[in-house]
Amino acid sequence: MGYSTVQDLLVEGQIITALGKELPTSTHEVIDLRGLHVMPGLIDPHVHLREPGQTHKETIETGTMAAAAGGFTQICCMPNTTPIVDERKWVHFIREEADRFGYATVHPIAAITKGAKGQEVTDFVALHQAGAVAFSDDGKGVQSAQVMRQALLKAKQLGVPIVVHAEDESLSGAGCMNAGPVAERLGVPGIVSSAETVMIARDVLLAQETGAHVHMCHVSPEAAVQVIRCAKESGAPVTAEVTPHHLLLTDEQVEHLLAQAKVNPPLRAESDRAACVRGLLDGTLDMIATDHAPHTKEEKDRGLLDAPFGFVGLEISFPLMYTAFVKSGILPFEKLVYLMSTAPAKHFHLRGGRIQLASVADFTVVDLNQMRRVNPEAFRSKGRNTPFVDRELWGWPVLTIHRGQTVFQA
Ligand SMILES: NC(=O)N[C@@H](CC(=O)O)C(=O)O
Ligand SMILES: [Zn+2]
Ligand SMILES: [Zn+2]
Repeated sequence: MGYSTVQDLLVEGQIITALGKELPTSTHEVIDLRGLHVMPGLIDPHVHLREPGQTHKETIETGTMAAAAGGFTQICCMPNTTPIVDERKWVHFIREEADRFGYATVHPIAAITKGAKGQEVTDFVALHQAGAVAFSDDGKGVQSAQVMRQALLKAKQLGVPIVVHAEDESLSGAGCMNAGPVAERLGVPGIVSSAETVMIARDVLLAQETGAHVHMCHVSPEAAVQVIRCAKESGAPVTAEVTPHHLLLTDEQVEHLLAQAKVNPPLRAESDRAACVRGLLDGTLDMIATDHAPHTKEEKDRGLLDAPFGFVGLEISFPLMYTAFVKSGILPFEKLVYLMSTAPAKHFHLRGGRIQLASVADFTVVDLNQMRRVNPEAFRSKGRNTPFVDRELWGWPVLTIHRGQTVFQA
């Protein structure tokens, strides 16, 4: 894929103006990156920045600082804020606020339905004009197939994806973790895999019928991976993302960590985790998303039944993926860069995802030989909620350049 070469890179203003061996250095500031790896700025298609309205959990400032520290130069943010991003003024607000701080480019995803209530489709044209790159009611599934179909027809006209949080509420009910032996031992209500898979199957059918691009969020059960694999074989316009936590953890974690391992969709069985890994390796799952979902300590301390779902992920996602899949020899480094930068750019129609001449100077430098343990106290994010505390990881970002400016340096 052409990333793995040793060369120099000349940045002037916001732009990469030369690439090659031994470029003249006399008139420019030189950063020596020998022994380190330069990648195109990482892109996260699924982040919760919590603004407007939930600034106790995260702000656009802290969320984009966390992005920069994790090597992300572009992120897409979800509209399940207070209020919901269902009017153009909020799309403008998010973009302007992100540009004011300048740590990363933020692409808002606007709500599919007004107030994310699942009933009345928002003004897609106005929201798209304001800068929304996709539409989602993430946090909730769109329960009505008719409403989803209407949304797909509108998205198709604009050429943007509908980003699906697949959850049938009649099946997920009051579940707080995966349905299975662990939930039974703990005596808590479980969430069956079909709560996710029936919605994925429904939306594959609607994508086939309407021709609209459907992107499946945070895929977790084996059956869902199989449905997406079949959909792709039949040529359906479907893409999918998977999170590091669904690739690396199972519901066994909930036994020890309780609400600290509570996420939606839930951590599932080992067979599901293994199926997600196979799906990633064979291209059924197109990209990695963090689903960075910050909550306060007080909220996460409410216990397994009452705590909110979600983990932070921006600051550890690359080292988690690098350590588990590249260092162990399962994935080539270039493939991981593809999954965390090139693929999200391609499917969400964003610039970037490649280091090339005349492109915006967005790139990330990682030290593949540096080992550090996950320490949430050092996060830029306001959220500390991660089940990966103390894990030994390699491949930490050491320098992030966004639009030609240093936005993070270790
Ligand atoms: N993933 C989560 O567990 N939580 C997300 C919502 C979501 O992504 O569905 C949140 O907004 O907290
Ligand atoms: Zn979701
Ligand atoms: Zn989410």
